[in-house]
Amino acid sequence: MTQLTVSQLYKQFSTRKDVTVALKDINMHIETGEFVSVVGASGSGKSTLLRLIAGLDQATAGEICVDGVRVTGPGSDRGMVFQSYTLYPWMTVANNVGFGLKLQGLSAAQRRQHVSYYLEVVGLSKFAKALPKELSGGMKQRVAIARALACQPKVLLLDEPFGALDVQTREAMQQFLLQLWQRTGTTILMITHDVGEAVFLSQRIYVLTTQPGTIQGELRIDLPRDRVTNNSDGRRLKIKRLSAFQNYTDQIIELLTDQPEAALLRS
Ligand SMILES: Nc1ncnc2c1ncn2[C@@H]1O[C@H](COP(=O)(O)OP(=O)(O)OP(=O)(O)O)[C@@H](O)[C@H]1O
Repeated sequence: MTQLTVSQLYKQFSTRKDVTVALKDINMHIETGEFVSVVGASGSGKSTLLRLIAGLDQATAGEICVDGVRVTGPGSDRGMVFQSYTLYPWMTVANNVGFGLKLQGLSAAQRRQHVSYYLEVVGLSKFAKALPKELSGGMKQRVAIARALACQPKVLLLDEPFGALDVQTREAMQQFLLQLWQRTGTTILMITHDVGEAVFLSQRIYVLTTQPGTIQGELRIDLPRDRVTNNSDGRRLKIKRLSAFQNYTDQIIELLTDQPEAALLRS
């Protein structure tokens, strides 16, 4: 079943001096339970697209629907995680995760139940009473993901969620997100400039061109679900070292080659 549709989306920004067409002719669909990424160079309109889907900004033309209902503003059917940490520094981890639930009007007992479940899902039950400053960057992003999931959104929107993390933590968080998606079955739309990250995590990838951001291509990623496999001599091999993985990243880089930033995208 299609959960999210984006139809003929067009967005321009007008300033006193000029007009920037950030997005043009964007048509997308995401099925229930699917993990889809949007990849593009800097300035291709990735953040703009996600902000429109989140309802944080209005499109100039076109339509976005979640389960057939037109998006007109923010809503609890869409959970959002940003690149930079957006936790409330004065609130404990548990209160951060439960914040949206309070707004939804859940009782204290219901909130406690949801919070403890989602802290367990992200592996941070022991840190319920900690303050964000006591956590590492990766842990903070896990709290942000738990907070978004706790409201049980239909679609989880991730805006470069690991962009601020060092390489090792980023890899660990990719593994974590993959397992979380497999466990919860949440529909996920992620934007990233990291082609390898998109191939590793996604079932399908949309590639955006730069200025205006248009869809240059769409690629279905058919790699083993557990993202590890056996090579010919029987050793377990991380999916990122498979030739099929490399072929997918090469195809995406090729779709991006007309753009000057393309060389920077290979990771
Ligand atoms: N509020 C705004 N006012 C004017 N122009 C904007 C605004 N927001 C975005 N733009 C322009 O729209 C285009 C797309 O920007 P956007 O931030 O969506 O790209 P992006 O792909 O997310 O880039 P990055 O990867 O660098 O974050 C850029 O040319 C940008 O300058």
